Amino acid sequence: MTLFEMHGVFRSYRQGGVFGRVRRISVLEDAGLRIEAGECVALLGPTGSGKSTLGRLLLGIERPDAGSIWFDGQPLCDSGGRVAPSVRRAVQAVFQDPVGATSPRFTAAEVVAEPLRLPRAAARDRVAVLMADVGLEPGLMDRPAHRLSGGQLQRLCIARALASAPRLVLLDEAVSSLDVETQTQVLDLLRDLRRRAGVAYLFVTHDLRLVRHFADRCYVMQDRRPVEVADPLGKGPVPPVLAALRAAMLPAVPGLRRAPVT
Ligand SMILES: Nc1ncnc2c1ncn2[C@@H]1O[C@H](COP(=O)(O)OP(=O)(O)OP(=O)(O)O)[C@@H](O)[C@H]1O
Repeated sequence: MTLFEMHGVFRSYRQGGVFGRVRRISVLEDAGLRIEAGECVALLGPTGSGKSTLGRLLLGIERPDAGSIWFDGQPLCDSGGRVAPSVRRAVQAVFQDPVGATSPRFTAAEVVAEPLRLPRAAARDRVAVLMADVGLEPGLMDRPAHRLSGGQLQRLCIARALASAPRLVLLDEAVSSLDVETQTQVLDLLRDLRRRAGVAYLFVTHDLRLVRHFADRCYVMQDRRPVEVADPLGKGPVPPVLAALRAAMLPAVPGLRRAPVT
């Protein structure tokens, strides 16, 4: 079943002004993308290619200039541009910077409880379950969130995203700021949550290596639109942007000139 789809989407931004000439830059042109229920779809592309813009459209934070966006068979936004509260709960996001995404005034438990509309005692029980689900001990509940490690804080952001039982989670460079070991742990955790809860992901990344291990399907941003590629590290012709990303990959083992394409 198709959970999310966009068709013929255009998005541009006004740039310049004050002292410079005002112009519009076109970021997405005739963009289309589809995510099935429970599927993990990767979106690859170099910096500035429009990945986060597409993510904001998926969350309904921004609206397209033209085109249509659908969630669960219904338009994502109503005619007034509003996202229904039930859809808002069903589509969540985890971003690259967990420190920026959490208030320094909140304890770990308060961060996770934020989207829960429950009385305090019930919320605390639910938070304990959500924290356990992402591998955080109950002893961390009352610790100021900013005194957690980077990996713990990102797990906390995942627990908060899962608090409203979402059906689709945007992972916008969600593991990019983590060291390799923590990255693997968090990806394993996300894979496990997907298996248990049937959550779908849009996994936005620069990192080609992670895509093969984590995603079912992959799109790459080429000429202001996502283009689906069968196997981003496979043999055969690939879009030029993907060829450039592959050429820029660091060798897996220092001393090798290129990461082997297997
Ligand atoms: N609110 C905005 N106003 C003006 N320009 C914007 C705005 N948001 C994004 N842009 C521009 O749109 C283009 C695409 O940005 P976007 O953040 O979507 O790319 P990206 O692929 O996510 O990049 P990165 O990987 O660096 O995060 C960039 O040129 C950016 O400067």
